[in-house]
Amino acid sequence: MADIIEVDYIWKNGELVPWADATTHVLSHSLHYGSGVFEGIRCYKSPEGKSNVFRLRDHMERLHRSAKIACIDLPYTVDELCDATVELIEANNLPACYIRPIVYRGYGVMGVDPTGAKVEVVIAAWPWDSYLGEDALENGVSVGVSSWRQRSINAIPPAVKSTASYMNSILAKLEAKEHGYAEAIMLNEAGLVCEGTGENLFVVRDGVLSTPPTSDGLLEGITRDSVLCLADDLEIPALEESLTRSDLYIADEVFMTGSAAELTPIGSVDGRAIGKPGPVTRALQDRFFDVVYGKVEEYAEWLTPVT
Ligand SMILES: CCC[C@H](NCc1c(COP(=O)(O)O)cnc(C)c1O)C(=O)O
Repeated sequence: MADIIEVDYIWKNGELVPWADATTHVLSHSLHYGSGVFEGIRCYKSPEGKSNVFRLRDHMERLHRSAKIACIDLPYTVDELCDATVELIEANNLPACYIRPIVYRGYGVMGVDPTGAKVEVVIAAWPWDSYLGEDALENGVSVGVSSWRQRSINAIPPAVKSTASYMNSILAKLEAKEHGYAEAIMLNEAGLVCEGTGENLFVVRDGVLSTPPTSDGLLEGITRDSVLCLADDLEIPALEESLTRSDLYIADEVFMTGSAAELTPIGSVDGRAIGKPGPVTRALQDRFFDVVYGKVEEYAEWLTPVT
């Protein structure tokens, strides 16, 4: 079932093209070998009608880091990509949307060596509500620990948000679905808790917030970083520390964070009940949405207004 709500334009290599014309050759290098990098970003419309892209610059800076690690020569600056995103949102009249920039190697070579393949740069945006289900933010979701381990940090570097990484996530996601879960949690090769298929992970125990360190092989999430800042604001003690599978089972609260998932509470792990979203999760959710809706002046720098 397609979950994409089509809009008028997509930004491709410097210009706005009609949605249906934003195509690519079937012999694009990235289609065959996963040699692309991408981002996921949200634009929020506040109840008062103000629209802002959340941490747009941070995402485009991470896109540049991913391209550097992947040896892809990204031909647009962070400023140009930010301006293109605002132009795209305004051209489509999308006050609230999910934004997907992708940089990929296109047509030109078919060997594994990508040298000579054209670099394509695309930014798409479309309306996309709750990623893990319509009442996921309110009531939480059930998750299972996957039999698939998150890729080793020496296999695909976790700092690169690459299309290739998501074969791992797809296998874990389909396995979770098969077992009746909304999402999977992946351990790393050492058996420590890493992250979801598209999210970072937090636990709360005795009022202390913990999240695994990036050295455990997870993507350095921008929402994860935001939550750590907000926890500091709210004087919630927070640690970046490795977690074991059983830490999930005995936690008072567990939630996942991501641009798509936002702050999604977890109600159970492998059938062990965690319970309803707790006070720390709720406080951070409330603060997060106050920030993205432009109600917290000290975080204005995280917001890029669109008209
Ligand atoms: C389909 C999901 C793609 C993408 N996932 C983002 C993501 C995150 C959270 O990172 P951030 O907070 O910077 O978004 C963590 N870990 C993984 C593997 C991710 O794919 C997203 O847009 O949330």
